[in-house]
Formats: sequence, C-alpha cells, structure tokens
Amino acid sequence: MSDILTLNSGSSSLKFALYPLDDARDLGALTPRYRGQFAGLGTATPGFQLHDAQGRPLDADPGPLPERLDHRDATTRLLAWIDAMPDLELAVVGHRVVHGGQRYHRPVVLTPAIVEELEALNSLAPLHQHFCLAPVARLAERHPELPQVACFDTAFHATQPDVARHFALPREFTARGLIRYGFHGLSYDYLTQVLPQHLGDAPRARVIVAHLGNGASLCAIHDGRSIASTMGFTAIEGLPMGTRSGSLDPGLVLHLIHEEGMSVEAVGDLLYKRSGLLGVSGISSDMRDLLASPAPEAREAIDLYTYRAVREIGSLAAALGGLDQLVFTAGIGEHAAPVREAICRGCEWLGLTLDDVANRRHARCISAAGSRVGAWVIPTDEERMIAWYSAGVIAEK
Ligand SMILES: Nc1ncnc2c1ncn2[C@@H]1O[C@H](COP(=O)(O)OP(=O)(O)O)[C@@H](O)[C@H]1O
Ligand SMILES: CC(=O)OP(=O)(O)O
Ligand SMILES: [Mg+2]
Repeated sequence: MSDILTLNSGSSSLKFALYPLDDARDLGALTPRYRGQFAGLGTATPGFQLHDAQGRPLDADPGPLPERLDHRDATTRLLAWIDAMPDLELAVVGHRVVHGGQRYHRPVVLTPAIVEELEALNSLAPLHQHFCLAPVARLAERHPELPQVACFDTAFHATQPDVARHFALPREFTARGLIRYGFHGLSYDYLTQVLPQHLGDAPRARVIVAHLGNGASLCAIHDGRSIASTMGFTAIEGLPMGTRSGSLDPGLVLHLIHEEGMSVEAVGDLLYKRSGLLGVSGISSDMRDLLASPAPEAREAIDLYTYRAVREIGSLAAALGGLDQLVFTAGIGEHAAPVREAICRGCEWLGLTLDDVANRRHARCISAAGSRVGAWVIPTDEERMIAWYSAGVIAEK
C-alpha cells in the first residue's frame, strides 16, 4: 500500500497524518491510517498524541519531551517515527505552506528553486513559513525521488475582490504585492466543501467561519468563495491570538520605534510572541489556562478576545450584506464553549440566538430552533485537504 504523508506546521503545533493513496479520489472517503500532533510547541506544556484509523489513541513514544519543545525538535521526532514504521510506503508528502505570495494560488510540486522562492517570504510569516518548509529538505535527503507538494493557506482567498485585498496605499505599493492575502485557507476550503452535508437545506449563501486556534482569523464566504478575511499581508492582522496582537494602529508601531527606541526586531518579537492572550493576561497563551484561571487579568484577556471577534464579525457581515450561518472551528472554536457563548451573545443583533445546552455539549448545531442565523461547531481538517490536493497534483503529473 502506498501512503500520503501530510505535514501541517501551526504556530503552536505540528500536525501530521498518513492516508492510503488509493482513497484519495474522494475527499469524503479519505480516512487516515494514523494521525497525530505535537501540540503546545513553545509553551510550558508540550504534548504528543497519536490516533489510529478509528480515532483510538495509540501509545507511541516520541522520546521524553523537553520542558519546551520547538518545531525543529518536533520534526526530528516525527521523521524518526516515520523512519521506524515498517509498513509505510510514502508515495507523496503534502505540506501546508502558509504564504504563497503573489504567485501561488494552487498546490505545486516543490523543487529546490520554488522552496527558495517561498523561503524569501519567511519574514511575512515568521511563526510559520520556515517551519513549514524546513522538513522538505530533510525528507528529500532521505527520499530523493519522493514528490513533495505545497498547499497554500493563502490560495483560497485569491477569489477576493480587489477592494477587499487592497490597502489604501499608493498604487505602486499594491503593484508590488503589498496587499491582503488572508490565511487559514486550507481550513476554510475544507469547511466550504463539507458545509452542505452538515447544513442540509439551510441557507448558506452568506457564511462566516471563525477559525480560532493559536492563530485566529475569520473568513466571509459568499456562495462558497472567500470574499473577505481578517488576516491580511501577514498572519498578524485582525483578531488577537495566542501570542499575536492582531490589528493595531500602525501609528503605535512608529511610536514604539521612534519614541520608545525599540528596535525593529524587538517590535516584531512583541507583536508576534508576547502579545495577544499571553500579553494581556500575563498568564498564558492557551485559552484552557485562561478559562481555568480566577485571575481578573485572564478574564480581561478573554473579554478583549471575544469583543474583537464580535466587532470583526459585524464587519464581515457588512461585506456579505447579511449573515446566514456562523461556523466555529479549530482548537478554541471547537472546544471552548464559553468563548463561543460570548461571541454568539454579541451577535444577537444579527439574528443569532444561542442554544446554551447544545453549546455546552459541543453539539454540531448550537443555535436555537427558530434562530434566523445558524451557529455551528464543525471540526476543521486541514490534513485531509492537503492529502486530497497532493494526490490530485501527482495524478496530473
Ligand atoms: N479544550 C479546550 N478548551 C479551550 N481551548 C482549547 C482547548 N483545546 C485547545 N484549545 C486552544 O486551541 C489552541 C490550539 O489550537 P490549534 O488550532 O490546534 O492551534 P494551531 O494554531 O497551532 O494550529 C490551544 O493553544 C488552546 O488555546
Ligand atoms: C496562519 C496561522 O496563524 O496558522 P495557525 O493558526 O495554524 O498558527
Ligand atoms: Mg492551525
């Protein structure tokens, strides 16, 4: 049997899965033989989980985890596990690559030249791009003939109209590609594909998906196409995240540099690694810790997070001309009922009535009967999307 390996480097995780290539013609039929993740990367609580095809947890020893696990170490442990698996026969590797820049709007077979071109975008996604690409060379050393495919987070948003993508900057900046790209596209793409099977006959022309993980963004999807999103040129715009600030007054950045004498590197470190939930709470970037904490600072961080999400949902609803469905996904979206509750309460004016009981038990549909806007919890599956695209690309070769 030959396998598709998928790798998804998130800002706090390295997720992976192995799928039989034979199943890959149909997105719905793709069932992983194994799936797992190194989670809590860069935090005080790293972890490792592995599941079999039936979703049962498997005992696999990734070696003793250090106090803080980083992406490189997680990749080394994963590659060692793959090398040691006797029944794997890799046919293709699919990588999530966060930034495709101006050029890549569809999956592509990686060559050293394309990897170099994509590495040039590292500074636009410093928590992701390099970590997404680093395994490519390491796998090529072991398996020089193995095709490796990049699937881009930005690609799904290529359908956005110019008015959503352009900044109000002089035209020559826009022409150079200084525009809003949007991210989490594999997740939005997947949800768009599976939405019909969950929603049945419910209207779904105007949908907002809230991808709330360690990185967080919202996407406005009109008739299945992305028309606007909260993330822009980089994966820092929009909502506050685990450690990222989200949108700021750009004048504040100038102030930090000119008046407070901060270096450009120090400002980057502040905005990417020390802000968001971590910065506001002073406690943790992990929503679980904040929900469990009695500290008022934890409450303030959660309130700021949900307040910003509600405001941005209002903005995207305006772009869509109304709202039919709101979908929650990713680590926080799938698991944090109090966060969903606060966001849904803030959307009552849009016609959304929450079903508290359904929300607390993480039901698929969490809006009350009769709610004009539907609210849903649907797990994302970027790995499945990557596997499907990667198999498609090598079938065309
Ligand atoms: N049960 C839970 N309750 C609240 N938050 C959770 C829960 N499980 C995971 N999370 C949140 O989800 C985040 C990870 O989300 P995920 O989408 O896997 O991240 P990444 O951005 O690395 O892909 C964690 O940092 C944590 O804040
Ligand atoms: C783009 C991004 O922030 O991704 P993640 O949430 O996986 O870190
Ligand atoms: Mg993620």
